[in-house]
Amino acid sequence: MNDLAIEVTSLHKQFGEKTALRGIDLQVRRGEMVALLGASGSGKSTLLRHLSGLHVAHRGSVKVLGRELQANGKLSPQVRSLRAEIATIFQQFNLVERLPVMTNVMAGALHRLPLWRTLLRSFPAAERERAHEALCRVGIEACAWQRASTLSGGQQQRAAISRALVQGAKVVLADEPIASLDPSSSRRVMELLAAVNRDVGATVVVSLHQVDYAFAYCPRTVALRGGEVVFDGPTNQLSMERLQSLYGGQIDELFPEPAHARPAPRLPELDAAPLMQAA
Ligand SMILES: Nc1ncnc2c1ncn2[C@@H]1O[C@H](COP(=O)(O)OP(=O)(O)OP(=O)(O)O)[C@@H](O)[C@H]1O
Repeated sequence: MNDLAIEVTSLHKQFGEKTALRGIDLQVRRGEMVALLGASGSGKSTLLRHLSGLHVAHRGSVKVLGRELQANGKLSPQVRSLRAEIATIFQQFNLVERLPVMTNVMAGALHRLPLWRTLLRSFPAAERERAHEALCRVGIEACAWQRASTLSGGQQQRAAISRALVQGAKVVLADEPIASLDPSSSRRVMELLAAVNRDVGATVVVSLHQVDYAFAYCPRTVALRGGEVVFDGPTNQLSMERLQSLYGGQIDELFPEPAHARPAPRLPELDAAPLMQAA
């Protein structure tokens, strides 16, 4: 079996005159948890969107779990089946707001259900149980039958993580999932992503503005600037001097919180209870 969860080769993306990605090469092994770091406009979201096939590059290729997702400007015919293995968590708009949290979470199971069940939103008991377990695991089971729009930002992100658990995703791509959260909700969401990585073995790539959270939760960091990879290595090799040289005048963006609100730069003690295993 191919050891790589993600393989990006010479990826180049242009938006009109603007070059968003300049020949990105990146390999992520199965089971890694990687921070994608960079100041605003560095290309983090654009890269993540290519990894799930939401954007198509002008040149280069993306393989996920050893299978081609896109190459030379075309999505592969396998993209639908591959997307069943990939969960994407965005900063906002993760959920269908008018539907109950439970229905949103069970949507993670749609790829393994027949069409009639999808259309009628008729979920088998085993899937309901799985969704309930996932909601318990992220600690929002009490909100299961509330409309998604009534959840706080942090709860919405936790619901999105439970949907990824129900999906049984092998790759989780999180695009600035903590950008609009307070420090305590941010830590909770990052701990849950770390637990999904540790307990389920899912490969997690999470884009962040804040370097503190990369130190606390991600053993490896890939840093972007101007659509190029400018650092790729162990997060603990990112010294302040190195960050200064990578980000220059944009360094303040990487430390948006006062020092006392930052998480300690170490890997966290995680909950002992295991998460459900990927399907
Ligand atoms: N749909 C689009 N149309 C035109 N330009 C775009 C589009 N999406 C991204 N860009 C440009 O591509 C560059 C990279 O943007 P991207 O959103 O990937 O950066 P980012 O690192 O995720 O930034 P942020 O942290 O602010 O979300 C930026 O210059 C942005 O303006």
